[in-house]
Order: sequence, then C-alpha cells, then structure tokens
Amino acid sequence: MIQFDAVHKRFPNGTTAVHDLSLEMPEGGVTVLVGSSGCGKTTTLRMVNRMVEPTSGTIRVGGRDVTRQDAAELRRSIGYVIQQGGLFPHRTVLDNIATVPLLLGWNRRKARARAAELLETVGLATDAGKRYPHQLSGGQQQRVGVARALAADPPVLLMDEPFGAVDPVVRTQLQDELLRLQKELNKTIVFVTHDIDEAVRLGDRIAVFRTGGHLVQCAAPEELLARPADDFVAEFLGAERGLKLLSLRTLAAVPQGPAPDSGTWTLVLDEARRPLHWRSADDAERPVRPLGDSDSLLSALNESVASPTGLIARVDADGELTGVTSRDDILEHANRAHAELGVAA
Ligand SMILES: Nc1ncnc2c1ncn2[C@@H]1O[C@H](COP(=O)(O)OP(=O)(O)OP(=O)(O)O)[C@@H](O)[C@H]1O
Repeated sequence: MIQFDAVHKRFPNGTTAVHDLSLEMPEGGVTVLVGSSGCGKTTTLRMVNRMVEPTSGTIRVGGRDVTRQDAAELRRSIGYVIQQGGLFPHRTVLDNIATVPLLLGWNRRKARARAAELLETVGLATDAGKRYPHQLSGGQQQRVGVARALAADPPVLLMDEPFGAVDPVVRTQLQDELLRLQKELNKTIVFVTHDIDEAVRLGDRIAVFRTGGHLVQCAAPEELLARPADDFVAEFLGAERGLKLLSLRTLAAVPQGPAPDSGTWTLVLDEARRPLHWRSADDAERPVRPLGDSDSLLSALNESVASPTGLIARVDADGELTGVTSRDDILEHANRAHAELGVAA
C-alpha cells in the first residue's frame, strides 16, 4: 500500500503543486489520478519514488517512509513508465528492457533472458528486441516502456500518461493489455491520465484533483460516477455519466429468453449453435454481434439499437447461443441498478 499523509509540495518559485494530500492507494490495485492540466498529478506521482521531495508530510510505500530510504535504491524498486516510452534511443529494445536488472547487478545473460521473456509478456515479437526504439510504432514503444518498468518485478508501478501519445484504437489495445497483465501480476499501480474514460476503464480507485493540488474525491469508479462529491467532479465526469456507469455493469444479471423462431426476423445459427446473422422473412440479412455475460450493459444497448429486432444474442464461452435479451429488459435492469445506487442527477 502507498500512503500519503498530509503531504504538501511547494516549489521554490512559490507554486503549490500539492496541497495537504492524504490518500491511500491500495496494494495490488490501480489508483488513477485524474484532473485538468497542472493540478498536481505528476508531482504526486513523482513524490512516490522521490523524483520530487515533499515540502512536508509523509509518504509510505509498504509501510516504509520513502524519505528514509536511499533514493536511487527506492527508484530501482519502483517501475516507472512515462509518455512516449522514455526509452534510450541508442540502445536496442532488449537492452532498454534490461536496464534495471543490469543496474541491480544481474549478469548480462540473465538480464537479457528476462528482457526476452518480457517482450512476449507485453505482446511483442522476439525480433523486436534487436531493433532500436525509433524503428517501432508509438504503441510498440509504449509496450517496451511497460516491459522495462516490469523488468525487475517491482511491486509498485508508476505510470504517467503512458498511453497519452497513441491513437485511440491502439490506446484501447494498450489498456486491455494492461488489464490482462494486472490480472496476473497484481502490482500496486499509480496511473496518471487526463482522460476520464481511461480512468473509469482502468481504475480500482479514482482520485480527482482540482487546480492547486487539491484532492476533491477518491472513490471506486462506480461510486464516483453515481455520487460525485460536488459540481466540479460531476462536470469533470461529463454529461455522459449515466452511460459510463453502464460501461461498468455487465450483462450477467440481466434475464434472457428463447430466441424467436418465427416472425419478421429470425436468428440464423451454424451447426454448433453459434449465431451467424439475422434473416428476414424476405431473405434480407443483418449482422449480429453476440455478447457474453461479461460484456457491458453499454455494449448491450449499442447492439440492441443496431439489431433489427431490438434483441441481442447471448452466448456462452464457446460462442454457443444461450438466449436473447430485449432492449427493454436491458433498460429496465439499468434503471433498477441506477436507482439502487441512488444516482445523483
Ligand atoms: N519544477 C517545478 N517548479 C515549479 N513549478 C512546478 C514544477 N513542476 C511542476 N510545477 C507546477 O506545479 C503544478 C502542478 O504540476 P504537475 O506537473 O504536477 O501537474 P499535472 O496535473 O501533472 O499537469 P499535466 O497534466 O499538465 O502534466 C503546475 O502549476 C506546474 O506548473
């Protein structure tokens, strides 16, 4: 766990970047720091590994006050990923990833073997290891940045806008990869972003900051979306707060019924009972995108709008049809969930 206790940071020029911050970042969880530019997110992050020293207050990592530890040693024990990878341009990808293990005194062979293993972990081909950073795409460079931060298997990972410089499609892929990795690795991650959608996707906890380094609210995404602490947070979350909440809820609890076998549109299945498409009485075809229990209510609503029947096809892990659900059932479930949470207007 990372604990901030009454932490204040004032730079020599008089700027207060972080104001009286008390915050707990749970072990094995992703804490996302969000807020507009200049509100103190990066300063907060950099105080964890002592790249910035607090003016007052205490920061503990795993119960130990960071100011009582050797700064260089502390930094080697904490992974750090920044925008555009921050890779060394004149070192190969493999040598970039092996940086910290080598600093820790591993022999070259072991460090390179670890680097090669990590290339695979972050979804890069082995031959990428021999290239130089400029020979990779922005998204690939970010993956190398993550691999480098993971090289010495640190329990804590600091990520400062790591996916800020890549296009939206690659960004979503990188977010998916991080979620997959985190399921296996359970690191304590502090993640800085401007993007509230990214925060909602990745965060177990989201801390919203306001200019002047004030923490306004720290809560689980659902709680934040359902009950923003004040108008500032509500505005920051945006007008689509209700839709974002739907993106966090899954279809699992929404009832399903049998697919219609007559009527204007029927669902055509293959021999393994996997949905192929909708077919009308006069032989027109419309695509179907089957959904599983872990898909979100937002995806379900989207699909139900695209579906000619307003029905979504539900499938199991093998892609086999389990039933269908109507748009009305999805909406009714969403309304009930919102009401249970007491969603503030
Ligand atoms: N070394 C420094 N000296 C003086 N002021 C600084 C220094 N570093 C940051 N600041 C100021 O502290 C405030 C917080 O900066 P910080 O980089 O932590 O914000 P941020 O929320 O991460 O912003 P961004 O999203 O734009 O990166 C800003 O007003 C910034 O100008």
